[in-house]
Amino acid sequence: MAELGMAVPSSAGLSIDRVTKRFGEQTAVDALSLTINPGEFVALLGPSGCGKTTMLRMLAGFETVNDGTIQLANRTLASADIHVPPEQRNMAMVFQSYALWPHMSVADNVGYPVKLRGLRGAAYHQKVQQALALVELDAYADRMPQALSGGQRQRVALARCLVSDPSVVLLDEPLANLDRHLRATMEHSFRDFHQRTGATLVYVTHDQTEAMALADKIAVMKAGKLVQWGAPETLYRQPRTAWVAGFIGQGSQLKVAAGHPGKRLEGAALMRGLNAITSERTQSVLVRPEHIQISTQAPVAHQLAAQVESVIFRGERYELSLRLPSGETLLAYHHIAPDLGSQVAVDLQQGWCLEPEQ
Ligand SMILES: Nc1ncnc2c1ncn2[C@@H]1O[C@H](COP(=O)(O)OP(=O)(O)OP(=O)(O)O)[C@@H](O)[C@H]1O
Repeated sequence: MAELGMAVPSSAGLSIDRVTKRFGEQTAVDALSLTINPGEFVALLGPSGCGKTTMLRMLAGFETVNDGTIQLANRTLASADIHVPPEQRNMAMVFQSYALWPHMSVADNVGYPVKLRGLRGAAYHQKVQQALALVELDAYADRMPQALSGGQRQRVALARCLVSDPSVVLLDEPLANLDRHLRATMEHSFRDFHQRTGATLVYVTHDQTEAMALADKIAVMKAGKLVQWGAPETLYRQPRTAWVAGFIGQGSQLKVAAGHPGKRLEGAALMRGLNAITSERTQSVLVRPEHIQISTQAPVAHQLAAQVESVIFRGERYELSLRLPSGETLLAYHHIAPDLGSQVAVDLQQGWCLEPEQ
């Protein structure tokens, strides 16, 4: 950023304190609290209808708040009595649809927000050129939006939001309209964009792999409520409930007679706990596929026997669905494809004990 001579946006932290939004009888966002540090890349993640977009729109100022407060670097932007309008929040929003003006060139699209503020001449052109350089589109300044790919259009939208040096950039499912290959490329662009600008980014998505790949921290939402808030690794390794475990990454949930919620269960205790009688197996444990070892030999004393129910080729490995003696299914990876219906020996190396759902 500095070598491009553009002012580093003074990224600011956001404090969301028990924010609630109701639409008639329905509570779209329910007493949600989050503290977002300056320069952090945060994803709001959850299934359709959980309130992510509503939360983002309240941050932007497109929706009012019924209860709670939103603060940007100690300035109150929204509460039950205060509503700072969007244009006074020093935030920029990037939409799923890019929202570029079709009759304006790339450079004119990017420069529009600063032209509105009265910037003209050399200073204007320099600002536009720098914003385009940040998203590596300097060579496309004179093109019309129709002559760009979806990924390039999204980068124009990013440059346009950057040009006004926002403290916070809000992104609403910005990759939803792109194909899988382009999404992967754009994930790199977003990470790069974040590193170069140091802006605070709040990114809405329902795609957990996208959130995991991009964000420093993820807020997992369900029915308007925050269910877990943490780094991607923490959510993956230590999901709080069965619902979060099912939403983030792959894995199997088994009932065991061992362990305590919020604690790791080591292999030996996990295997003993699985062998207990059904009525004693009350603790739900998440077992990730990378913590399962499969052998096509006959099981020895401490191992479980499982039947191979399905085998899917995933390129670098096979994904197996195994049926355990308890009737539960187990997702495992293996480097060769065992025969369907054959028996394999299973070793579980560790599990994570989940809290009961509230
Ligand atoms: N303007 C509105 N009027 C009435 N209800 C609304 C309004 N906006 C959102 N809602 C409702 O609030 C809930 C949350 O919607 P929101 O768009 O925030 O969810 P989302 O998590 O972003 O979903 P998606 O991923 O499908 O966009 C939904 O049940 C939705 O129908």
